[in-house]
Amino acid sequence: MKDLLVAHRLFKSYNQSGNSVQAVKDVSFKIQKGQCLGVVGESGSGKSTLGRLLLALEQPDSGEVWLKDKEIFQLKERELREARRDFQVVFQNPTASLNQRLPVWRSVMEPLNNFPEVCPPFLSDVRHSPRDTAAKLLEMVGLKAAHMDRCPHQLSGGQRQRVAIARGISLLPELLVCDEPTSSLDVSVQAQILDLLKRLQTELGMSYLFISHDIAAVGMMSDRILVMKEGQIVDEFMSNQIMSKDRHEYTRQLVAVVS
Ligand SMILES: Nc1ncnc2c1ncn2[C@@H]1O[C@H](COP(=O)(O)OP(=O)(O)OP(=O)(O)O)[C@@H](O)[C@H]1O
Repeated sequence: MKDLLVAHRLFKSYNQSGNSVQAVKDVSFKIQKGQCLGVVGESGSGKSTLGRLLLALEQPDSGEVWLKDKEIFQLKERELREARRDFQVVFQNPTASLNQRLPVWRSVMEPLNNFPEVCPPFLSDVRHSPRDTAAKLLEMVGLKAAHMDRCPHQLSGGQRQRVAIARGISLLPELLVCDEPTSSLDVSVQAQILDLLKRLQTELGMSYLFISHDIAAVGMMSDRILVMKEGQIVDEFMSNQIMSKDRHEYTRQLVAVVS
């Protein structure tokens, strides 16, 4: 299979009150086209930092990220803006990531408004009309046209996350980074959102980087799994090998918590 993304020897540290904290230490991996790569680890293990590096929201201290044939940290601002079409994100907290004062259809349209020339095949019959486009995207994530004109506070947490997902898929990105997409939701809603993300990935052929502290969720979503601890990858395996006796002690601890 073809590599969509290659991360090579990423390092990232932060200064915390004069002390250097190494959030990501020598991390390398590949994501193949159409694959879901899961990243699991406890709080503070460096998962979100890794996600932000892949999205070029932060610069690494050293290392490279190749998306298709481009090294994203070498891109000029205009080239990076262009490349952003290929990588989108769904964050943990849809309340923070959606503009509270905008009706949701306007939030859903933001990425497409930034890329007026983009028209994914599933929007070809509606792209001429912003409202029809938003309605179609909302329908794809299980919301109704009646939700369009509501503001985020008039929706449930699960519905808000569906809006964030509609926005995330709107450009048909090659890679969707999902950073703890269900952690802010009620347990009863979490499975529905995971099912939705999995269905969209299969239907639209996107690759995912799926970040979670919940190894059960990562196991359900991912083809391949990286386990992070203190900024490093300590284990890496195909998801059907999650129970194998070859698993790292730390992976076993994560599994034991949920089983
Ligand atoms: N902007 C920042 N400034 C200073 N330190 C940071 C910053 N972002 C992350 N860190 C530190 O880097 C380390 C890794 O944090 P990160 O958020 O990547 O971990 P995580 O595994 O995603 O945890 P969580 O699931 O709690 O978000 C932590 O020690 C954290 O305190």
